[in-house]
Amino acid sequence: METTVNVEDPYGPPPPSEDPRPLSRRIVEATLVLNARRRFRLLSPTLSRRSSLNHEGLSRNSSSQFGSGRKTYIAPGKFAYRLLRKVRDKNAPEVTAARNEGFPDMDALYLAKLMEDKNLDQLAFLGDANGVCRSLKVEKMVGVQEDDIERRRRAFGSNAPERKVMRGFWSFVWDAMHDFTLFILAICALVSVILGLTAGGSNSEGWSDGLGIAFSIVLVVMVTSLSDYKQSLKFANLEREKEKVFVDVVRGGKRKKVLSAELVVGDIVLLGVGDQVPADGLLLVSNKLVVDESSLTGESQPSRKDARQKPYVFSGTLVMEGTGTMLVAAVGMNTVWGGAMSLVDTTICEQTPLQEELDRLVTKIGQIGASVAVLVLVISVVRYVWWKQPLGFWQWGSEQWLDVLQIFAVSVTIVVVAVPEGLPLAVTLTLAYSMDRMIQDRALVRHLSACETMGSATTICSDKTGTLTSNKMTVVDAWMCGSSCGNVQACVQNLSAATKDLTIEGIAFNTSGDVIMPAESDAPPSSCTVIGSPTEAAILSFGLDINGRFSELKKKHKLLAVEPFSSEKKKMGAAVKSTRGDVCVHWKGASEIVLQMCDSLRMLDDSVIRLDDALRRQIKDVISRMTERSLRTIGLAYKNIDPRGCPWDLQQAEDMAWKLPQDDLTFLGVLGLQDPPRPGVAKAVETCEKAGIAVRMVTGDNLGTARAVAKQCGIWKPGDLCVEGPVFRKWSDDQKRAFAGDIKVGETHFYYCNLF
Ligand SMILES: Nc1ncnc2c1ncn2[C@@H]1O[C@H](COP(=O)(O)OP(=O)(O)OP(=O)(O)O)[C@@H](O)[C@H]1O
Ligand SMILES: [Ca+2]
Repeated sequence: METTVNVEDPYGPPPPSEDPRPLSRRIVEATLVLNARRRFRLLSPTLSRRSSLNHEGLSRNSSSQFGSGRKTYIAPGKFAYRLLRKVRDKNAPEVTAARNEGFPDMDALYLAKLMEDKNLDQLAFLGDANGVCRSLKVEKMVGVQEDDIERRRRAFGSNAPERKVMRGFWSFVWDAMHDFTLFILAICALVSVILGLTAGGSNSEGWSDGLGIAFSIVLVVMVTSLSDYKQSLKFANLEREKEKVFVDVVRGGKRKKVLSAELVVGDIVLLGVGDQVPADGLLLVSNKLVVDESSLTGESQPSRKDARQKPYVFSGTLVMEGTGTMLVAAVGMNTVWGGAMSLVDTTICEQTPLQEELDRLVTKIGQIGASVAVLVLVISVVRYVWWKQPLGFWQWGSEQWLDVLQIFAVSVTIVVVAVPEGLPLAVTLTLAYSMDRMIQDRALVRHLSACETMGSATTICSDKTGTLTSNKMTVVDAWMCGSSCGNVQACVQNLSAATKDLTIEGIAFNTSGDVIMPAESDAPPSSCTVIGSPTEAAILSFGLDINGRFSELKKKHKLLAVEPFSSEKKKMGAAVKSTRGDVCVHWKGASEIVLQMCDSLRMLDDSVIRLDDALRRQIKDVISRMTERSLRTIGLAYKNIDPRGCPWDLQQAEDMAWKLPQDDLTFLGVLGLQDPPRPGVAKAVETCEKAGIAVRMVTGDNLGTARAVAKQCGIWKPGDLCVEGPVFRKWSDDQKRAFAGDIKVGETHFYYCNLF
């Protein structure tokens, strides 16, 4: 299974196409195009912000001090120069703040610069990440003490995202008025009112036309700005919700979850697959850590990190593989990401196909109308002056001028009639209406145009866990040592003490989660807190249920090496050394994959028998019986190895690039994890299908499990196609095109293609 999309793959995303129109043409169109302002809002640096950066002093309240200092830092040229000066300036507010709080060797600017430069010599000079730990007065294993957090926030700034100033209603009105169509209409309205009043006298025809147009303009502006304003209020709330991301940290010697906004410099953060790095930092420990930095650098290849050679990790990047422990060195606006974000306006506003089409149409009609009007004006005036009017131009009185005004009025009428003034109104009203309907359905839409874009969707590809299912897993079935048991407790009673110990050892060490034990040693397992992904949490709870005294075990045994979980390999492993000195390698993962790695099976009486074809088939049957009940199946296996040649500890394993043995394992058993579908999913799927939208499931889970869940959700019906990635990739291009539309369940990594 490939995680990165192959560029040469014909099913990969199409390369960005060059705009074929010549530049001059594009410029003309750009100037003519309606809503020109909106068009050019695409991620352009906001000038007002830039200038405010220029003027912003560095001596305001403490949190914004760092913000503004950092902004000047990441900006090119002049700003960078200013920062360099400030870094050396011992009286810069950042330096003073840190010194006052008892950090004489470190300050926010210095750390930000260290992170930005990724300079290894500089880091070596500081004594590596451990040296930085010392300067930041934090112990690697203990982390920051709870009562020390405020001080650090005062010294180095806060990780809370900068609150955007809420825009007022009138700024939305102002925005809504920047519309070329409305501009033309406004001129037309003005001219017709003036002409109506002067030329028409008591005749109300002229100015009533003008008033009508003016009324429609006011209506359009009000509807657009009101709904935009209402949305912005709702979105401000939503943003606040979105900021509630929890990260695993070690504080006061305990592992716990805190809000990413509450991180401070010096915090020890634990990173795992799928985590977004919450701040800039230095790796203290890493296990095959691979990070996707594309959001920051644009580099599409994930980058491998390690605590020695590439210890710099950055906020906003994504952990693709492996695990790591990071020391937070820069937070909030001092991070590279925070700094970059302060310089750009992230409001990306693209027009929808309908709006673009309308733009083109209105522009064309406007152009034709205007040319005809000018033509009529010129011909009529020439005709009037040359043929109809006996008097010379300089002898004209008010009567003649009024005649000319009449001619002008006719031309304006042509423009007014030609420009479809009802069009923007109709479109705006329709979109506002659908937006309101969506709000009633508790769907927030930020821009009116999104309604239309969503309305054109024909296929929804949905993730399984957490989207279609409730993301709460529990082990409800287990097959251990050749014996199937209806319920977990029964199974546990059957197991011998040695097998139980072996299983618990694997569960406790071969995990990316953790179990937090209460202080008193005889506390019941139910009072423990389990941390980790839903799969991990379910397995750890199962471990607790079979009487796992995790803390005792962790004291007696030592973790030598790990192979972190990746969605691609669908398995993870760990080598554990016991007090007796023997080393056991534990593996767990998708059951069919773990089974392939095994050549023997552990039995209830602790004997080990060879896995022949009949036995394998039997185990596969067990697995498919579980998957038919929509259970996620996790296989457990182990292998005792010779302690000679094993690494001492995790760091040595990483340095030696030691690989965990992964064949000729002994199969221990299969766990069946239940994750019930979310209530209401089946109905939602049905509604989509009725609306002509095909719903497909994309998952990394076992095909049988995926199919069973898809069936429960109403996505899969007998006869629909289910395909695994490897099978799909073997298809010819024609086959892919022909069958793609019929696939209802597929594996995660092939849906990058644009087949629908
Ligand atoms: N913590 C874990 N330890 C071992 N194996 C795991 C773990 N988590 C998942 N697996 C196995 O790896 C497979 C892929 O897991 P992953 O979490 O990547 O699935 P996914 O693609 O996100 O699926 P979904 O669509 O259900 O979210 C799972 O089917 C499971 O068998
Ligand atoms: Ca997932």
